[in-house]
Amino acid sequence: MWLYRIKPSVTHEPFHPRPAHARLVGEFDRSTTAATPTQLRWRPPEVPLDPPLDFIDGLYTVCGAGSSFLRHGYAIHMYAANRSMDGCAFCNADGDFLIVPQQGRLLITTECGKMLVSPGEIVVIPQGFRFAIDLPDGPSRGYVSEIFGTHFQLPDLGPIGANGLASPRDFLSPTAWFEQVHRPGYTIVHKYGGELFTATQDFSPFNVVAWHGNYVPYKYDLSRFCPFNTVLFDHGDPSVNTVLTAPTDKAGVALLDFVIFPPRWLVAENTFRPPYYHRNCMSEFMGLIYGIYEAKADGFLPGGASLHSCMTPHGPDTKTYEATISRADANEPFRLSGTLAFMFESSLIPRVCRWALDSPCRDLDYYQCWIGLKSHFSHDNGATASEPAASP
Ligand SMILES: O=C(O)Cc1cc(O)ccc1O
Ligand SMILES: [Fe+2]
Repeated sequence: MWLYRIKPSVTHEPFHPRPAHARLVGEFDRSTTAATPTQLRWRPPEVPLDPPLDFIDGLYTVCGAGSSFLRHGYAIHMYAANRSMDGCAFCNADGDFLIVPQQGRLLITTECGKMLVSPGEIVVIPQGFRFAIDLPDGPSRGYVSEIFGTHFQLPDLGPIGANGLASPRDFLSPTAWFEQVHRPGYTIVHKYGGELFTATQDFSPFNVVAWHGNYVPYKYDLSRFCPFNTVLFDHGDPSVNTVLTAPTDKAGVALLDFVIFPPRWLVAENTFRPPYYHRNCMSEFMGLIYGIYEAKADGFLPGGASLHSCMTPHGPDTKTYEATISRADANEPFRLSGTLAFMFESSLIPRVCRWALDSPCRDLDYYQCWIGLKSHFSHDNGATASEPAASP
């Protein structure tokens, strides 16, 4: 990657620890996080109008695994911010950010140029780029996954062949943009080992006149995704909807998959169409960008989140289950519209930040959404499992 700059980035004052940003984690140990197999769900965070919070101050870690120091692991963050970054740029030395805005557009100035990213689009900012985020719509919130030690790539398409899912041509990188201004006191906020440091300089870091190479920020419009799914019977694994994957050294085992559940036709016959009930070796963090997720009639709201960790059972809530099995038109094609959910799915088991477990947004009654699920099993003689047949 070559950057043609007006002035090298090296010209700055020493780094100093930034007054503690208590809610960012780069190393998932017992000091700030806990392990829990419990099903977790959070209501969407309110975006406060006061105090002023820019993207950096509004960013907080929810869960993650591993360590940015050891270059293996991931962190899942959320942000709720109400003002543009001013006189400062952010730089993440720990890993790559994949940002999923849910409310409010992000106008991101990077060293490679500017990108306007709307809810329904995602943006990836690779490790080490300096960037500043303006909020043209005011109060804004969304989700961020951060990966340590590797990068996102398109999944192998396997038998799908050449076309489908996310297409390389739909990933957009910015055109070089620069400002040549004297900016005394301009601050670089540097995330390093999960901690923040600041250094001042007297010029804008956005001074790249031209660049070439392929290590660049990029954005992607999720409506460009071409979903594949069952066209006759059964329910495919959600990994069929992988937009981007961050691999581990073990083939087929992801450090982090970014998977979406976009609008699409449901056409499977003689099939329970919502997600099956399951346990799973992966851990699943889910968010909702808009609409209603197909497996949750209530309680999982746009801007909210859920976490089902490795081997913790989960699936549709009771209301969704009952509505599904009593549908008269269960075999008719149905267009699932007006919804966009996503999942950050990892083979590493997350530890959860204590402030996320204690958050007022935590839905402590989440487990109740499955209470009341009834057995519909019946023996050949027609007796139900809850009413055992009389002995012969
Ligand atoms: O748990 C979830 O809701 C995500 C999910 C969706 C699906 O269609 C199949 C499996 C799965 O984990
Ligand atoms: Fe799941």
